[in-house]
Amino acid sequence: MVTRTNNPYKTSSTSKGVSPSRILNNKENSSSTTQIHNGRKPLRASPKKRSGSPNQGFTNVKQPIKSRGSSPAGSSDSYDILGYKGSEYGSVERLDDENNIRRIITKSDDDGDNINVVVRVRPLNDKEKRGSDKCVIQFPGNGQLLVDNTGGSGSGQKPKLFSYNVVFEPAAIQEDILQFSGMKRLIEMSVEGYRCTCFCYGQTGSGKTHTLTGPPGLFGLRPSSYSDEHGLIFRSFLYLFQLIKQKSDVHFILKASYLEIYNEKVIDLLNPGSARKPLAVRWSKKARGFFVENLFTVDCEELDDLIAVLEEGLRNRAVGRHNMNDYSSRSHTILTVYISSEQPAENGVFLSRSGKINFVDLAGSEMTKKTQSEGKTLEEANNINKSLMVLGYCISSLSDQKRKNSHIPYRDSKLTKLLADSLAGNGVTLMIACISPAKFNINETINTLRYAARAKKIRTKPVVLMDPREALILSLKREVTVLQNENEHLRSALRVYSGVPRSSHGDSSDTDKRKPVSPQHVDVEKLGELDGPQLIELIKLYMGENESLRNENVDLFTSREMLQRDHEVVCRENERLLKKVEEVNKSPLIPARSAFSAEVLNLADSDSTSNIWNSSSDSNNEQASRIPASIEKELEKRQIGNGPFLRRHKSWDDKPKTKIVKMKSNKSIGNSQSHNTSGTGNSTSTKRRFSMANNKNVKSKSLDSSTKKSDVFGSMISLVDED
Ligand SMILES: Nc1ncnc2c1ncn2[C@@H]1O[C@H](COP(=O)(O)OP(=O)(O)OP(=O)(O)O)[C@@H](O)[C@H]1O
Repeated sequence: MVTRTNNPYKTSSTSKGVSPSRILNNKENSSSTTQIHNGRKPLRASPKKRSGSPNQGFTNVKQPIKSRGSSPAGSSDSYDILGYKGSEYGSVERLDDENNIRRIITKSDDDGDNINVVVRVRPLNDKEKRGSDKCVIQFPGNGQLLVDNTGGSGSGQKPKLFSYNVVFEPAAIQEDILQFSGMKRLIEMSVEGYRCTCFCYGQTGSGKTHTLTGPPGLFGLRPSSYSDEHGLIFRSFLYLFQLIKQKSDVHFILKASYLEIYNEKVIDLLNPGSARKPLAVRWSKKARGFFVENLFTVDCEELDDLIAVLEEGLRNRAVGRHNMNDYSSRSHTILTVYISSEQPAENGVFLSRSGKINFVDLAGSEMTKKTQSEGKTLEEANNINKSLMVLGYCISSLSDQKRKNSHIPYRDSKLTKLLADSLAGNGVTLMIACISPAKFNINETINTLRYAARAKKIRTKPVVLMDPREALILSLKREVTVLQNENEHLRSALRVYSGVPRSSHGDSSDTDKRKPVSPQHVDVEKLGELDGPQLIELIKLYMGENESLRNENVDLFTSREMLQRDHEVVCRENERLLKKVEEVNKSPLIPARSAFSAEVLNLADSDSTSNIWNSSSDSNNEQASRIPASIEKELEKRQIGNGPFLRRHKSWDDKPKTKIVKMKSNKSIGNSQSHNTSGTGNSTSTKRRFSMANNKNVKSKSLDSSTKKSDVFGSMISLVDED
């Protein structure tokens, strides 16, 4: 039994609708970029504050929004209190009032650039409950779903396990979908210039429209009040304006369009006309994508304008009634928000971006036996199923690595033509697969989950839409600045190396002469007014400047390298000389204190001196044991332990390398390390070792007080001679 239903949204008469004055005829709108400062006042997130407005988060919001009740616009924080746990991109649990953790969302790892697929399971509806239908879905966690299709024990079948980015369990509320589906990121990306799409997919009555816009009649009954039931589109609009408000330095221009594909005909929902004349879908060579010719786009300066677009579209879309849904969408709808922005960048250049976000509410697949469709509704169902089949085929081709580069049949339906970019192009896509938990719908549920699993494998290549000329100018300017700075740095480094002050540097004028001349400054405001050849000329000038800066850069680097090399050679030579000086200073033959050596040489007995310093083989212990007072004095002066009274300790003989030396007094004495018992008696080495003992004050042990100086000295000499 099939009956047609009035569109519940049509009951609204209070909506302000779409102001004709703000409707623009868009011939080839889609992805073309916006000109810089095209004369029209851009939408700017200007701080138009209204005192006492509950919409503190949205200064651009008109007064009527105030009547929407407790809008989240003014209290985004309120969503954090009760009790979302984790990040906005994927918390897995929510706390209830008693702080018990109720799991309503589970999440698995992100798949990078793949289509983000989330699943929402609606609760059993009244009819299903009345019919004692069973829930066949289980939620093991980690973004997984278990579908019990065993039909009871003994069937031999195993429950099917599916895995997605996020799974929303029946208890999930509308705000959860915004917070945890990745929708917020999608909106942020659209503001950054990406083309984003969120589409809901699933069998009839599975909750697609509920997820995107809310339950039937929401706008019709309470046109201007905020409700917990508001769907993802409404919430996304709020979030979008929140973002725009935060980016106060960026000029935004928002536009919106709303269309439906009804029986393979594209109808403009913002201007359907009484005849509902269909619009043509054409291929744009420029944008390299399909577009709807003559689709109306509406300027949306304020949040209310976007909401008005939503309400207008909902009023005009085709809704019907069948056995499974009293308010069944009989068409696919696409609401698009075009977000153009102009952001001041470096060097006075404006960066313009053109992002967009599509909200696609697909009509649900139907098993006509179950929906008992007939007549017009049957025709609708056939068209819906056909286009969904093409969509499914495109999805499975794209998800198959072997087939994805082969022909994808986008052209087989209007829906796939218009979604082509979202599915495989440079866009970012979120798919919300909606399913029923009821056993009655198990086959459709498994089908939906299979499609969703395939869609998850599709990879897209998101790119930001920027005016290529502006991007080129900007990157050239950036490079010029970097090169200029680098060259300036190199010039001053060269001046430092050559030791010539900046002002008096002979080459500076030469270097400055080589400095390339920058192109004449172009007023950024007028950049948009320049025609193609002028822009090309400007780009050429920048490229020329860039090139000469590069050349200069290379020259400067070469000079710097040469100077650095010279510098290194000088440093090495310097080091070598210093080392030499050090060695010379250390040598006992040329003592650091020449006075000492002269004194010693003058005062000491020449033989003994020669014995001590020069002779090892001719050494005479007796002679050596007589220490001249003058030498003793001098040795004392040099803190060589009341003179160089080294003697070989008993331990020395036992452990020749244990360099323990006793001194007569407690004064420090030369390091016994200098005594090498295994030495060959080479006089030079002996001198060197003694010199070290002389010059170093290192660890030592006090000499036996009973040891006589002469003995010590004699021993020392004998030690040295033995070496
Ligand atoms: N998560 C949910 N919580 C409560 N009610 C829901 C939920 N999802 C769907 N419903 C209700 O189930 C009914 C059918 O939902 P809806 O119209 O959104 O399905 P649909 O998938 O859009 O169907 P169709 O493809 O026929 O348009 C509606 O009354 C809706 O309010």
